[in-house]
Amino acid sequence: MSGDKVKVAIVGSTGYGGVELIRFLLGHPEVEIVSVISASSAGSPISDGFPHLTDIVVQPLDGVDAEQIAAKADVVFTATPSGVSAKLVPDLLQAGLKVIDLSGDFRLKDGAVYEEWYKHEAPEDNLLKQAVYGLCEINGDEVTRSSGLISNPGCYPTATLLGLIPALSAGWIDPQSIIIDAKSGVSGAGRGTSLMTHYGEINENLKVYKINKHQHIPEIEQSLSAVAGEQVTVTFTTHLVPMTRGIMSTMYASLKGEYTEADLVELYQQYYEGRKFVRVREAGKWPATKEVLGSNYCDIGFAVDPRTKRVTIVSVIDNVVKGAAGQAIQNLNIMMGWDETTGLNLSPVYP
Ligand SMILES: NC(=O)C1=CN([C@@H]2O[C@H](COP(=O)(O)OP(=O)(O)OC[C@H]3O[C@@H](n4cnc5c(N)ncnc54)[C@H](OP(=O)(O)O)[C@@H]3O)[C@@H](O)[C@H]2O)C=CC1
Ligand SMILES: CC(=O)N[C@@H](CCC(=O)OP(=O)(O)O)C(=O)O
Repeated sequence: MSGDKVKVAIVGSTGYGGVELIRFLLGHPEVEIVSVISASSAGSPISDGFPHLTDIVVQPLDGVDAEQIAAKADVVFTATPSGVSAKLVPDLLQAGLKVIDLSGDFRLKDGAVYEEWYKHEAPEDNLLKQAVYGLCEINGDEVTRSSGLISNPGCYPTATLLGLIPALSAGWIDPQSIIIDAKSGVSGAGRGTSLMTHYGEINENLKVYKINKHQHIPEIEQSLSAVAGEQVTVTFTTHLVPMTRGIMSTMYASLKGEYTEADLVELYQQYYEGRKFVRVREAGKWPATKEVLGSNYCDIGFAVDPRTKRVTIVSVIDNVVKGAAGQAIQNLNIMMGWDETTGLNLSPVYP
């Protein structure tokens, strides 16, 4: 890498993940955005589709060409749909770029499992092996300067895994008892229009979707199994709620001892000590999505029911930030050896 600032490009800059990358990267002191890229609108200013970027991003959108991107940039974020990233990333790596991919294409280590859940042809095995799964607070130490391809975790898995892993790794919960009830705002589905997120369909409505079929199930199970040292299966149900941003993952598991809420708070505070972006609520207090809106925080709270000996863990994130663009920048920071919070120190937007 050369020059003072690291030069970054964004493929998929005209999507929700892409414009959020732009918002944070514009304020990042170590980074210069050298190319914003679109497959469908190359040559136009991004403000044509996103007037909020008028006079802020003035360079026209570039087309998708790996060699041209590599001629300008050191690192490229691919905020592109699953299936698209799988085809694009090999060329970007071949051109000598470091890649941080926001899609689900490189998160699963087993190509057959990917094909079963994503219904696309899997990327080559060597790329799946090479990709580092960048769930920063859990395995950020695997992200290094020599990482070529970082696979940014999914939005639901980020909220869910940050909520479950400390208790699972301490052996406090039964790995086979986990039920996850998750809810997302509509921006999780991207900018494309669909009946699912159409105003008349989602306003004043609550929808359950992809029961037992969600593509994040194998991603969650892959990480939980690695921590538990056994194959873990979960019940995972997703809901769409009439709000723009935010994920709440409410998780239930059987406790393996007489642990109290105060014990859990202490365990989680110790586990996440020094990690700014995970905030543990004191006993009896639970987070709400608005308390992390527009920020890279993940807030976690607990309730223990002594009658059922089950714990309820509530974890909230902003899906577009900690669930996508924010965590992708956190991964860039870790990869470059910068403080992981660089460029991400925005407080949540409230109200
Ligand atoms: N939204 C969210 O909360 C989260 C999203 N993700 C993942 O991040 C990725 C981006 O999501 P999101 O921004 O919401 O999606 P959007 O649908 O909002 O945007 C997708 C972008 O990909 C671009 N694109 C589509 N086809 C191609 C192609 N063939 N070549 C290059 N670019 C293409 C589109 O723009 P154009 O046509 O202009 O090129 C568009 O900018 C997805 O994989 C998604 O699953 C992950 C976690 C959370
Ligand atoms: C609300 C909503 O529709 N959310 C999307 C999140 C998908 C996503 O982010 O996709 P990958 O992580 O698989 O790339 C969904 O549930 O499919």
